[in-house]
Amino acid sequence: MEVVEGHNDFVDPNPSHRVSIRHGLTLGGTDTTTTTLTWAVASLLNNPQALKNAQEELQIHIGEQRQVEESDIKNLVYIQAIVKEILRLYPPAQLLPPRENTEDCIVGGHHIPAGTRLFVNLWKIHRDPQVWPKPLEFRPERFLTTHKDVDLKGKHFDLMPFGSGSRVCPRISFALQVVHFTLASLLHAFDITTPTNELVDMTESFGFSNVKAMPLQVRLTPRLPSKLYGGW
Ligand code: HEM
Repeated sequence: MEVVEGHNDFVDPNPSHRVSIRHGLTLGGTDTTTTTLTWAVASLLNNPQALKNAQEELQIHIGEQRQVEESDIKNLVYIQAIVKEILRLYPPAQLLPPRENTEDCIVGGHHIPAGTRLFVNLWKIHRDPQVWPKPLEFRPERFLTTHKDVDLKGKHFDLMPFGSGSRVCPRISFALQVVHFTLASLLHAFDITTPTNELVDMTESFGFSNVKAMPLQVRLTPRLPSKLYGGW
C-alpha cells in the first residue's frame, strides 16, 4: 500500500511496504469498522452463549415483526458490551499513531529526550492481566459488571481503541453507531454459523491494521418473516 496524503503520516522507511497509520483519509470510514465487525462475528461464532445472549436481547427489545432501528441501540446493552470487548481484544490500530515530544520530558520515570517518537501499544494495554482478568478471553459480561464504567472515548487509559487527547478519533459516535447498528441488524435478521461447524481461526495479522489473518466464512440463515427482508 502506498502512503496516503495527510498530516502527521508515519512513513515506513522501506518503500516496498509504506503505509499510512493516520487512517483518517482513506481507511478511517471502512477499514476500522469492517475489521471490528469481522472480529465481532468471528468471536460470536466461537462463543455460542454470547451469541444466544445477544439474540435474546434483540428478541426482548425488537421481536420478530420489525427491523432494528437506530433508536433501539441504547437498549441493546449486551451488544454494546460485545463491541467494547471486541475493541479491547482487537483494536483496529494496535499501535496508536506516533507522538513526537518537542521538549525533554519524563514518562513513567523514564527520561525521554526531545524529538523521540513514542508509540502507544494498545494491544498490550488492552490485555494487561492486572486490569483485565482472563485478558485473552472474550467476555462481554465484564463491561456489564466489573468494568461497567469503562467507556471507549479516551477517558480511561486502560481502553483506548479510538486514541485519546487532542488527536482522538473525531468520529467515535458515528463509528460506534455504524458498528452497533450493523451488528444488531445482522444478528437480528440471521442465524450465523460456520459452514463446517468448526471453530473460527482467530489468528491476527500484526501490522498497522489488525485484520484477521484468515478469511471469515459465515453461513447466514434468515430468522424473520420474509416481508422484513425487502431492504436487504
Ligand atoms: C471502530 C472504528 C474506528 C476506530 C477504532 C478508530 C480509531 C482511531 C484511532 C486510534 C485514531 C488515532 C487517534 C490518535 O492519533 O491517537 C483515529 C483517528 C482518526 N479517525 Fe478513526 N476510528 C474508527 C472509525 C473512524 C471513522 C468511521 C472515521 C470517519 C468517518 C474516522 C476518522 C478518523 C480521522 C479523520 C482521524 C484523524 C484525526 C486526527 O488526526 O486529528 N475514524 N481513529
